[in-house]
Amino acid sequence: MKYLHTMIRVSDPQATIRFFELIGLKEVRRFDNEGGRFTLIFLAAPGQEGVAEVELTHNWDPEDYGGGRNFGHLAYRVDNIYETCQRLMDAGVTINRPPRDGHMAFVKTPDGISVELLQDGRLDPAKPWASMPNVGTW
Ligand SMILES: C[C@@H](O)C(=O)SC[C@H](NC(=O)CC[C@H](N)C(=O)O)C(=O)NCC(=O)O
Ligand code: NI
Repeated sequence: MKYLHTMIRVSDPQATIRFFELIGLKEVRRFDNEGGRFTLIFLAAPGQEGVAEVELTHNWDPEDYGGGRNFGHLAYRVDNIYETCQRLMDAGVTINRPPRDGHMAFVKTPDGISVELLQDGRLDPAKPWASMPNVGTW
């Protein structure tokens, strides 16, 4: 048995792809289904293609994707959580839980799906991150 992917329904596929690209994922493949009026887009971190993917389902006819409290989050390990959060902030993404502890942060996709970012080990939040002048303002 092998884990393949997690599927999330998205209202704006391009915005969602851009969000995941900011974290480091890339589009792997996509399928249009004319009869079903939907598109499936598979994304993965480099080297994780076919191993741990996220499947974006875009239904061409608008739907309300509210609720879904039973779904928690997707989690990714990143090389530098401060640099990742700064890149997301610079692109206008809200950091819902800033990485004050140098270890964990939470952001949301354009449809509000929660994404956890984890830093391998812990970065010292007191260390001056040259690439993140406003790290201390969170
Ligand atoms: C390709 C494989 O990984 C799939 O997940 S296809 C599953 C299939 N998806 C759809 O029909 C997409 C459109 C549909 N309107 C939807 O929003 O799901 C499917 O069976 N989906 C049902 C489900 O509960 O996932
Ligand atoms: Ni699927």
